Amino acid sequence: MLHAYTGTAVRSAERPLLDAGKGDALMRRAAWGLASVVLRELRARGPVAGSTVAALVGKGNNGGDALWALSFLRRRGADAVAVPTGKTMHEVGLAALRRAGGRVAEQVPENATLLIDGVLGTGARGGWEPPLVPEGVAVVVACDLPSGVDADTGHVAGEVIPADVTVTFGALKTGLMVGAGAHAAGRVEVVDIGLGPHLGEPDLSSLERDDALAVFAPPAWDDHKYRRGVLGVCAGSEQYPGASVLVCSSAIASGLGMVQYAGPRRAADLVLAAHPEVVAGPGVDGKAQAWVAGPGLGSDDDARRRLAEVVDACVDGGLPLVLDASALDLVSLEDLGRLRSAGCQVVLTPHQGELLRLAGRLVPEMKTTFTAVAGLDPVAAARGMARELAVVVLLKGATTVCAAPDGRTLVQNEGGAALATAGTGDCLAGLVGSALARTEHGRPSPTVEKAAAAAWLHGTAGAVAAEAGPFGASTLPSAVRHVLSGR
Ligand SMILES: NC(=O)C1=CN([C@@H]2O[C@H](COP(=O)(O)OP(=O)(O)OC[C@H]3O[C@@H](n4cnc5c(N)ncnc54)[C@H](O)[C@@H]3O)[C@@H](O)[C@H]2O)[C@@H](O)CC1
Repeated sequence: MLHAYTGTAVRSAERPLLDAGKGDALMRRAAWGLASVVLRELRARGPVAGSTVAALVGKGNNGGDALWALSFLRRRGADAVAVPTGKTMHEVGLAALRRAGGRVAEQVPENATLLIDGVLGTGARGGWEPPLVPEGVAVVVACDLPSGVDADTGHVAGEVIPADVTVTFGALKTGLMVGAGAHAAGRVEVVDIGLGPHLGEPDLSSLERDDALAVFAPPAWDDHKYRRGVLGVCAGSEQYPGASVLVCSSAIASGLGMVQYAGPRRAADLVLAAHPEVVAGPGVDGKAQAWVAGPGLGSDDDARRRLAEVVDACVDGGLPLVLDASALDLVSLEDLGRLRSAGCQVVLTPHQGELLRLAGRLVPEMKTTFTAVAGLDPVAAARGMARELAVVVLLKGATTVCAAPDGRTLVQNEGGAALATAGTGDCLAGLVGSALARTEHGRPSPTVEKAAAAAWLHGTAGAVAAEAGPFGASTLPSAVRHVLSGR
């Protein structure tokens, strides 16, 4: 599991060390970490001696890191060129560069093969206008974070030079894990500068492969179908029958004991044609150990009645429930209260638009706050909604944010924009349901971690599917099987 801290938290952690007069030592350590990554990138492309490395240098400590790194690179034979973006540069860093024989230029030299972005770090306020990067630059390495990325949120206010690698200091930053910041950062490498004892609790985390696969573990040797998990699916309608197939297919592909489908004839027939192993019927009676409700349900009286039946079944049995799509527009505060009182694990899976509609209906006094933060800070939006409704919220988007009512948050970035196609959300709902329905054999995972594991599996399957070209949602279940077969 990866853990990230806000830029603000990292700056606070630095404070005692700076007060103790260790600022220069910290900077040199950070800069040496940066230079080491640059050396590796250069060596992968040819000899270091004779190569040209340029750095865009801002006036703060981020520029200071870049200047020190250039001085180390110069001593290994590279032509090291500082390009200031303001009127001043970090004095000690500049002196180090000059002592090493580096130089200062007004523009990035045309023959530079590698560019260090050392303009803005955790002290950035708002955006900037990057210069044109010469075409010969083969690699961009960001110092601490790509300039212009908000280290606390991942929001990019203006422009950014997309990095191939970001070398970040002290700890992984939240801004490198979320949205545009994560996209601009490229591969992220963390350089330890000794902040560990001062860091405290992480702001958020991200599941890695093994964490997610532990949730979707293969069956134990003596499992039977009821012990592996039975998922109830209340999805699809006469108008939108296909959603039922997508939810069931992805759940089956993730390896469950049984899928039970509750819905109208037409949708049930489609489900059975695709998966004769599904137990289908009009109502919710059965052995389901968790339910997914919502995809393709519609908004008519029948949809309301069907959702009410599922909520009742979950309340009666204390069963976990995933509410997705149409169910997000139908569920009431009273439903959520009953589910909470019955001890049900509840996961809501909105995208941004659904989250704002949910806020408008269920927490109208917070609508303005949610509208303000939804686009800029999806972590704050998901956390706010999880806290207000006391349920786990999985907010879909370029970064999937899973937040628990106590603020614990996981973010996943595995998928790409290829997943932005109709029906993939239905597949995700099936995977979240599967994660909740499964019997746990080892350490029990918190609900928010199960939701994040489903997001990991969904995103990774999306990446696998995209390798073969553009795809539709019905391709995802086979990619889910492929991902799980590789464990
Ligand atoms: N303080 C230390 O000892 C350490 C600092 N570190 C580095 O220091 C960075 C933080 O340094 P600073 O606090 O100096 O902050 P930055 O270097 O991120 O930027 C601050 C400077 O940029 C200006 N600025 C802010 N926003 C701007 C904008 N939108 N356009 C133009 N100029 C803008 C500010 O007025 C200030 O002069 C970290 O990101 C990291 O790279 C690391 O070396 C670790 C140790």
